[in-house]
Amino acid sequence: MQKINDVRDRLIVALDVPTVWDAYRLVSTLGDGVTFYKIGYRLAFAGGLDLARQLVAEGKKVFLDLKLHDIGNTVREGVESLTKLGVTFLTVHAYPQTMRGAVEGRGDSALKLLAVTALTSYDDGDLRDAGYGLAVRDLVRLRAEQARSAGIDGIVCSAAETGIVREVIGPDMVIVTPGIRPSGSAAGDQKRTLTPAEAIRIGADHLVVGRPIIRAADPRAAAGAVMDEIVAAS
Ligand SMILES: O=c1ccn([C@@H]2O[C@H](COP(=O)(O)O)[C@@H](O)[C@H]2O)c(=O)[nH]1
Repeated sequence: MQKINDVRDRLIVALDVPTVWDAYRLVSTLGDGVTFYKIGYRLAFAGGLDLARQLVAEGKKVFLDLKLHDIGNTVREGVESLTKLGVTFLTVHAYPQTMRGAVEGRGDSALKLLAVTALTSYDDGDLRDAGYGLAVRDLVRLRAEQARSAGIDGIVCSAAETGIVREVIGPDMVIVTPGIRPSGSAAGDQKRTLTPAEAIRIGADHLVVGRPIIRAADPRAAAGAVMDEIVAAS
């Protein structure tokens, strides 16, 4: 996969806001310093797909975080539709059938598929509660192996697992890490967190940051501080 040309693309700001209007206001506040945005459930279910198209038309990169998971045929058809949006990344859950369906749906389009291994709000106890017999690191490793075999383009995991994931997937697939917390910021529901500098030093390609930027009193300054950390650690 093409390597990152612009260091600004390493930061992906999660547009976890209720309306397209709020999203636009945030994008305009953040300005040219932020080039990559993530659209998740909240916004996707409130006009976010049109916004994705619009942001792409304005030269921004978009990560559509829909975490698709269904029977293979349905995933294939859904992904096929989403290839038309021009977004850069789309997430699916890292289940083998789901990933194979997604890869078929992506075809030879420019869309890059990311497999979500174990949500960063989960620890070993949460996985046990959900019926899994594996610790987080073991599940992440297994799913990274399966993603690679399925032909997926990248992995979503905590930055703390970057080392084991890179070992499994090799140099070409991307590693995208949510659960990033600048020192002093609240973890909220995230359980597997690293700071921006730690994540970059350990080898993460892209860092996803939501609340520490979008809920900051000055989001532009907060994004600038994360970017400074990224640049210094790169
Ligand atoms: O394992 C995952 C997968 C996706 N996310 C998403 O990333 C952002 C993180 O937001 P913060 O406010 O910085 O916690 C959010 O949109 C999640 O849906 C994740 O956190 N973990």
